[in-house]
Amino acid sequence: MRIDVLTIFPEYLAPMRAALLGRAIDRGLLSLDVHDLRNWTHDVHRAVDDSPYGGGPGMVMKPDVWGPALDEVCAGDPTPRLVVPTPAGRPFTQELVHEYATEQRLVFACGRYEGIDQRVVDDAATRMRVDEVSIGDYVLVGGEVAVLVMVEAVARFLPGVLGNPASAAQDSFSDGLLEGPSYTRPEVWRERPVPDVLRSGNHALIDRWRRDQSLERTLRRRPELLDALPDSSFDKHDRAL
Ligand SMILES: Nc1ccccc1-c1cnco1
Repeated sequence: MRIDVLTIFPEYLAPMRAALLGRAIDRGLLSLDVHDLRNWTHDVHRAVDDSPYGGGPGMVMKPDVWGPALDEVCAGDPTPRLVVPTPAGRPFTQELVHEYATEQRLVFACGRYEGIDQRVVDDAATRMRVDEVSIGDYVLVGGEVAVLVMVEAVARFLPGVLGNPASAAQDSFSDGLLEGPSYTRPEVWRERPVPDVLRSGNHALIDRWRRDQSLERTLRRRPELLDALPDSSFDKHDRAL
C-alpha cells in the first residue's frame, strides 16, 4: 500500500516512522510519503489560507494551493482514494478500516479546523473517490492527528504488519463487541486475584467467560453496538445473560 499525506505540519507525522508502523515501512509493507503543502504556494508569505467568504471566525484553506498539490500527488496509477479528515465527516469505523486496508493507494489531505475550500473536494471527486471522515465528535486543530489514528488502524490489517494476525481478528469490534478484561502475571496483585476461570485450563469455559464479559461490557458501555448486530450474532446462552 502506498500512502501519501499532504500537510502544513510534516513533523506532526513523524510518529508514523516509529515502532510498528516504522518497521512496516522499513520492511516495504507500505510506503509513506509526507508532502509539505507550502511547496505549492505562490507568494512570498507561502500563504495556505485566507478569510472565509460570508465572514465568520478563522481561515479557510485556499483551493489554488490544494488543487495543484492534489493534482501532483494523486497523479499516477492506481488512482488513489482521497481521505479528508474533518469533524463534519462520516464516522471512521472498523468497517471503513477494512475497506481502506484493501486499497492500493490512499492520499490523506490534512486541513485546519475551519476547513478546506469545498470546491477542492468537489473537484477531486470528479476524478477519484473522496471520503470526508471524522474520527470522533471533538475538535482538533488539524487533520494530522486523525491521519495518525487512521493510518495505524489500517496498517494493522496489512499482511505482515502484525506479528500475530490473529490479534487483528480477535480485537475489539472484530465481532462487533467490545473486548472484555485481560490479565497477566502475577496471579495476585495488590490482593486482587486473576479470575479463577482463566487459570482453569478449561478453554471452552474460558471462551464462554470471555464472551460473557464482552457482552456485559458492551451492554454497559456501548449498548448501541448490540442493537446494530443481527440476531444471528447471539446464541441462546448470550440471550440468557
Ligand atoms: N476536528 C478536526 C479539525 C481538522 C481536521 C479534522 C478534524 C477532525 C477529524 N475527526 C474529528 O475531528
